[in-house]
Amino acid sequence: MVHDLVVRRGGRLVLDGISLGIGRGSVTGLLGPSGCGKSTLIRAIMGIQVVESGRVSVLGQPAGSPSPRSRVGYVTQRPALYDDLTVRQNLAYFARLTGAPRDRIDEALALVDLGRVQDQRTSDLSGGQRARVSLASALLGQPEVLVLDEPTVGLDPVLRQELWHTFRGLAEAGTSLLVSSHVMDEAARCDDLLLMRDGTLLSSGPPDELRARTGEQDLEAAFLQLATEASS
Ligand SMILES: Nc1ncnc2c1ncn2[C@@H]1O[C@H](COP(=O)(O)OP(=O)(O)OP(=O)(O)O)[C@@H](O)[C@H]1O
Repeated sequence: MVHDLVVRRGGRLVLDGISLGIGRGSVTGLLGPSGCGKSTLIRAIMGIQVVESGRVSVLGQPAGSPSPRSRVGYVTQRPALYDDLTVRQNLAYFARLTGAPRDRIDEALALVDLGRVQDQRTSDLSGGQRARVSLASALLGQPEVLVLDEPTVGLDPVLRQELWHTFRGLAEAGTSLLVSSHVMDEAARCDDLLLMRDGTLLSSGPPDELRARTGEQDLEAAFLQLATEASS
């Protein structure tokens, strides 16, 4: 839950009074052009961003509190993996760091469908496989909330589709996902959409609600219409 959040970075207003909520067991897409403040909002939700004013809580606790932290998984834009270790060794390392039981490694590998490459060195993986190793490391702790900052950036359409399939499976199993993207064609895959522009939220709600509100079937056209209305 985010209430009236204001963030300034380098003296610039980057988030200008954002309020939103995220549904449980669903995929919420955070969409907007590059530089609109998506990563900053995600950092605030993870409790690692200095905020000027407003409130952010996750699972009923203030963002960044120790207790929800283990229940919240976070995948940043740059996967932090050890290239000289195998996939399994990377996950074993993160399991040790986070105190996750070792048998959880097999479950996480299965969830992201990487069992077959578990003994390959991470340096030899494709971009999509690397993204999924990073996702698997966030799944080790069986998080209730999973926050992913542009997980599909730089991936080809087939890999993107596979990753979205994984997200859907996780949501169906009860995880709440917040997924940021600047690619509007990913919007239709979400249960709820948060559309951002210049540090403000243009709209929030299911894709169909956005279509009905704007009279546009195409979500990119709907976004453009809202952006035009907001600046006029
Ligand atoms: N450390 C910083 N100091 C000052 N300004 C910053 C800093 N980091 C980001 N910004 C500015 O804050 C704004 C929002 O950045 P943010 O990274 O949140 O956007 P974004 O929507 O996630 O972009 P992208 O899709 O490119 O990752 C941008 O205008 C950026 O220039």
